[in-house]
Amino acid sequence: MTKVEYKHTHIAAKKKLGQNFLLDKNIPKKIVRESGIREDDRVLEIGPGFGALTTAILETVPSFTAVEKDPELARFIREEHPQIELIEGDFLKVPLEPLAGDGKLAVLGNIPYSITSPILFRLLDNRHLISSATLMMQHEVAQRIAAVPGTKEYGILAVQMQAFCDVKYLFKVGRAVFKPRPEVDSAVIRMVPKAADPVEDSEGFRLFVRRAFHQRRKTLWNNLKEYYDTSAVPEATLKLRAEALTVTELVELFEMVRVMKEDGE
Ligand SMILES: C[S@@+](CC[C@H](N)C(=O)[O-])C[C@H]1O[C@@H](n2cnc3c(N)ncnc32)[C@H](O)[C@@H]1O
Repeated sequence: MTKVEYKHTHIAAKKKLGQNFLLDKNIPKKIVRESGIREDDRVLEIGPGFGALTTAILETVPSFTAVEKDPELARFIREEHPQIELIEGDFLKVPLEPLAGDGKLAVLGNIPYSITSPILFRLLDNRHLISSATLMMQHEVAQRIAAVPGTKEYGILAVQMQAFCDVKYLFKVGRAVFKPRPEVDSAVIRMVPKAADPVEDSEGFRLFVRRAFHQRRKTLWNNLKEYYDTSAVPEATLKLRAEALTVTELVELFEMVRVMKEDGE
């Protein structure tokens, strides 16, 4: 276990909490700049740790909320940055509505690898409460979120996120700037929920996308025929694989099919 010491606190970094602390001072500044946050934004930071990003956010926003699961680090942040509302708890469980109030949250974080997907889907599910999310995560996941059709990275994650948010891959961060040093590189992306959802039935669309990509090598016809009446879809489209269609084309396809079977995948 790697011991990490900072100011008056030293902890043994916990792998299961994804504790890889940022050592560099310029990267947090760059993240804040790229996030586009302004002084009066309602900011929520996920996992402040020893406050690398927190300190940079404070240069723009005088006070904000942060959620930290590790009690030792929560205490550290409370002592170090008393102007912050520190919630000691699990981001996946903290109610977001009271934090957003009558506004929206600008979310920032260098998020733990182990719960990247649950965090992303929680943000997606609460997109009506979010103005933007600027997150550092495993490079490979960032690539999958921002992927374009026809690449091996393009799949369920890209379509789900890009259908509901404008996604921008910002920059890569090498593993050497963290302690303990992770086994993978990181990257920062920014997501801004679209003003309106492209589909009315977002749950139905989510299921449709999972089914369309279920077996990547198979055609749309083969992946979808069991669940949907596709008689309104041009035959040439059904012969393609899901990975060949843009997000907009997948939305259009979803609007064309009719559900035959609700349950069971
Ligand atoms: C990758 S570290 C980043 C720490 C710091 N922001 C930095 O950039 O150096 C992730 C942080 O998230 C915290 N964390 C892990 N799981 C969490 C959860 N479910 N809710 C809130 N914080 C969590 C960890 O304790 C750790 O401080």
